[in-house]
Amino acid sequence: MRLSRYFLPILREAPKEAEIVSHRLMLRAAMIRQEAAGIYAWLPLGLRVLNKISDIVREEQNRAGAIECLMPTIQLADLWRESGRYDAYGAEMLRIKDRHEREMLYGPTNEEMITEIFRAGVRSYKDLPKNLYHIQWKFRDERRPRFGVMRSREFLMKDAYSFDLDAAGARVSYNRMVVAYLRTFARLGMKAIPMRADTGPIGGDLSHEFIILAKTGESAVFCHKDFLDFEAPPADVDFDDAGGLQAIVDKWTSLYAATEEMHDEAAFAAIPADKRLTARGIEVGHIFYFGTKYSEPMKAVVAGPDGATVPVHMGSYGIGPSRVAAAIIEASHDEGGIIWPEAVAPFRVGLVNLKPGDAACDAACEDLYAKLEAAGVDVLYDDTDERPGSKFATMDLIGLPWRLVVGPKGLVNGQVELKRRAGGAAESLTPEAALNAVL
Ligand SMILES: Nc1ncnc2c1ncn2[C@@H]1O[C@H](COS(=O)(=O)NC(=O)[C@@H](N)CS)[C@@H](O)[C@H]1O
Repeated sequence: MRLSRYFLPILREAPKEAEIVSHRLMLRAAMIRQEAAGIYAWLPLGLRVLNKISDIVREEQNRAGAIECLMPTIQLADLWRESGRYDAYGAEMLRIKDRHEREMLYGPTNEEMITEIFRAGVRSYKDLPKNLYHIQWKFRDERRPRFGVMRSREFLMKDAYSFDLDAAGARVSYNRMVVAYLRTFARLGMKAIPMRADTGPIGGDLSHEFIILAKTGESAVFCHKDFLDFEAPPADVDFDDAGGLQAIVDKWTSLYAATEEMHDEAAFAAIPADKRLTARGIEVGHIFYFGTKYSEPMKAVVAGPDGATVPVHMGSYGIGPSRVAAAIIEASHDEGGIIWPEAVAPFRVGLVNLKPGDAACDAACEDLYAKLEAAGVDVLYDDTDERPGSKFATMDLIGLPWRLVVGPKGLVNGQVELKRRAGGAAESLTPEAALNAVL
């Protein structure tokens, strides 16, 4: 992509209302723009990151056997009356009326709707287990949306829903999602720790939040330090091996880890002092088992092995890709700006022409640009006539993994300059060597 043709309205200063670093940097790097309180437009650079995060979430849901669908954002109020949550959900629900005065709502979550879809499509226990998910925008009329997209009113969520014959089967589905989440956050370059959590308006009696540690996290968290050395399960983990899955979950839930709401000071004190970690955390995922809470009132039943109809046992599993984009920045930035993990960077290479109009620089840049594009490497080519200092500041701000600089002096010696954003000094090398380093 040539920067001269892109849309990247960088801000030199962050608006004063931006209190946390990710909010400041996302605004300044032209990733998002606020359109109303808690409601954001995702500008081109931010959307590339959001899509990369969503693609990784999708790949790991699919690997775990979940099946993607797409439910609407607008739902009928009557559907929520069936579960009894329409009134209970409270002021966070955006209630609307259509032209026929029909009561509708902008979905904050989809337990009722997926249960309705399931009950219309499944009859027998032989069709179980099932896990259906989608990646869809949600609306929650938070009283105090703040911190940019970290706690916004409209936000993107992957929400998956599992259906099993009984609690034992539902536990296996729950464990599949724990393993999928551990893999997902590891691929996103984050260290996420599952912590026993409160179930809140979703309900049920088994729930874990996936928390990443970050200095500006909204909540205080308490956990055993050994978690920091745990490796995520491998890509070839067997999602049909219930015993193996349980062993992984046992390992990841055996050590102490609790959010503020669930913290047990005595249990924490029982951990050796040098192994106690108190930190701030950001909730990037939240999973729940809630049995027949929705299937009972909504009559989502299947014929069991003995022929009797039974309500299915369900769980729901959420990740917030829009919050994850901010959380990654909280965990990975420096004074110059964002430092994207390679897996989610909007572009892999920032190609900087120090002297557009200089024949040698233009030719070298065009050659490098063409070769990188041909190799399938996402390149943002700064071909503008901004001053060099401004070009370097922009590349540091938007946090691309590699910066490749072409200048007249270097070219005289057949050299270009390559610098990895995540630390490391700039090095001079031939264009060929630079290409090989970033491929
Ligand atoms: N206001 C918000 N802004 C940004 N992300 C949010 C917001 N509220 C929730 N999320 C994200 O969505 C995830 C799931 O939200 S949740 O309420 O915990 N769970 C559910 O809604 C369940 N239906 C899971 S499918 C959270 O872990 C968080 O990553």
